[in-house]
Parts: sequence; structure tokens; C-alpha cells
Amino acid sequence: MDATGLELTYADGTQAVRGVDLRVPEGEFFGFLGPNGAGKTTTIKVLATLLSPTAGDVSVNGFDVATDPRAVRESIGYMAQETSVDPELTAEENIRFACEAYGVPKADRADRIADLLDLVDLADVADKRADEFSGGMKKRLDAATALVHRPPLVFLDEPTTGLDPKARNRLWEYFEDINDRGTTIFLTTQYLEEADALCDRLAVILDGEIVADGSPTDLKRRVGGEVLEVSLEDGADAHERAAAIAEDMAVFGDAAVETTDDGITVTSEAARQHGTDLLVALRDADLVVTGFNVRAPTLDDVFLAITGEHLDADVTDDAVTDGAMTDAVDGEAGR
Ligand SMILES: Nc1ncnc2c1ncn2[C@@H]1O[C@H](COP(=O)(O)OP(=O)(O)OP(=O)(O)O)[C@@H](O)[C@H]1O
Repeated sequence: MDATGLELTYADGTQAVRGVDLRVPEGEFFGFLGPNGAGKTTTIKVLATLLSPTAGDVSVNGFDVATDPRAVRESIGYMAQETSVDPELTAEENIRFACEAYGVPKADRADRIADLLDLVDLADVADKRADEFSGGMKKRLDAATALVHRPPLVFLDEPTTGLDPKARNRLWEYFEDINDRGTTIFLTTQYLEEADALCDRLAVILDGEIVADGSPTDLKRRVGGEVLEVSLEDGADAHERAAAIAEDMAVFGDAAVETTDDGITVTSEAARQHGTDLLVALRDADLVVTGFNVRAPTLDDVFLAITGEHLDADVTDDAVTDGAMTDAVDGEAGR
């Protein structure tokens, strides 16, 4: 898909997406990362023809969203943030219904349904009603219904939000599986770990604009160097003093220094080489170091470097607990 100068302003004047350029080649696992309200869903809805862009050119699978929206819709899968499974129907019936809606030829339906139930690991509960399913199972069923017409490109809008880590990991497997089979994936997420684990390439959106893009490795490299984590005794005052000392040390160049709950972090090319110099300087200032670690940057460091803020969407915060199905049925613990 290709978008140039994409803009979407809502009727109330909210400029949700402002001049976005995006190109996702065939076969890529692409991640669209950003905090709540950054413009991810708005962008995906334009790409899936659910909203008309206010400005810009967008083509999906070679079809223009403005002039050929029907062809676009027939050539994509779309998994919305809210699951679209019908709780009154069984897993199999939900997929059968999607087959009818997407016009899958009658002769192909039985095989297609069996394949998809297998793919999302719901074959054993094919005859159970979806209202008995856990949040993770409903999401997997939803993913299956988005794939019935074998689209070459699938849009997944925050598919794992609210799921516990185990349910989330199972969904990841299916996404990787369909990507391995050649399906292009456009995934929005606010989970850095998810983006890192799955995506070949990422774009970070903030306030409707793309502020960075590249592979997870590229983005981490751009942070520059490694991250030195120093834990300190005492409270915020000591952390501030330690941060000031690190900032004054010429060996760290223009390092990014941040205070944390435990102490400070220093991100610098010289983190490893001059870490001990920092420890000596802190000791000389009567600051007591209780821990010390040098690590590679994470995507959270990337986000911090770009935006000055952490993207702290913790996947376990609001883990889905609905659904009556037991772990024994689904094998999905920790709900
Ligand atoms: N129908 C609407 N009318 C007016 N403003 C809207 C509408 N839908 C979304 N917005 C606003 O547009 C901006 C982008 O929202 P969007 O839902 O695209 O963000 P998002 O990155 O998907 O966030 P989330 O993770 O919360 O879904 C936000 O400021 C949001 O409040």
C-alpha cells in the first residue's frame, strides 16, 4: 500500500492525521506505533476505506481508495479494535458467516473453515458458542474471520490490547504464521515489545505525524550507544545530583541523562567505556551506588529519545478477564 500526504480532519476540526507518507511493500510485517490518540486507528480506517481522506493519495493493493473503494475492501482483511464476532454463534458459524459475507465460493467453504479453525487453534471448540470464549479466543476467532477471503494484506488494529501476555503470544504466532505464508501485515500497536518482536519495519506516529521510521534495529541504533543504568541510595535529590554529575562529564558527550525511580540512566556511545568513571565521580560526591548495568537500547529508549516521553502501555495492566471458558478448555492460563 502507498499513502502520500494523507490527511484526515474530523468534522469537529480535529486534525487526526497530518501529511502522512507511508509505503508498505508486499510481504512486509509493518508496525504502526504510537500512544493513545496519536492517529493510528484513523489512518487504518482510511486505508481500509471506512473513512475518506481529507487530502492525499492512497492506494491499497493497486486500487485507489477514493475511486475504487470496493476493490480495496475485497482485497484486504481488517481486524478492528472491537471484536466483531457474534457471541450467539459458534466459532465455526462465525467463520461460515464471514465466508458468506466475503463471497467465498460455496465449494471452498468447508475446507477454508477447517483450515482457519486450525490456524487459530480453535478446532477443538469449533462447536462452542463464542460467548463462552475468553478474550484471547475471541480475538483469535476475529482474526480468522478477517482472513476467510485470503486477502494479500491484513490490517490489524491493536489486536492484542487488553490481552494477558499468554493470550497475546498465541495471537503473535498466528500473525507470524500468516505473514510467513506471504500475507502483508499492517499492525497498529501501543506495545513496544510487540512491535519489536513482530515487525520488519516500524513507523512511529505522534499527534498525527510520523516522527520516525525504520526497522527496530535501525531505530535502536539511532538512539546512539548503550544505556547505563545506575541505582542509587536515597531519594529524588540524590538522583538529581547524580544526573547533574553525569551531564557534566565530557566523556559522555551529548549523552541523554534521565532520572528514574531507582537512580539515573545515561545513554551514550561511551556508556560502557566510561561507566566506571561515572561510578568514581558519584562516590567522590558521597552518593551511594547500589546497582550498575549497561544494556542495549530498547524501543522504549527510542520512543523516549524521539518524544521525550515513555510509551508506557503495560500489556498486563488491563488484561482481559471476561469469558467463562476454563484454562482446561483453552489451555490459556493467567486469565
Ligand atoms: N470521530 C471522531 N471525531 C473527532 N475526533 C476524533 C474522532 N475519532 C478520533 N478522533 C480524534 O482523533 C485523534 C486520533 O485518534 P485515533 O483514534 O486515530 O488515535 P489512535 O492512535 O488510534 O488512538 P487509540 O489507541 O486510542 O485508538 C484523537 O485526538 C482522537 O480524539
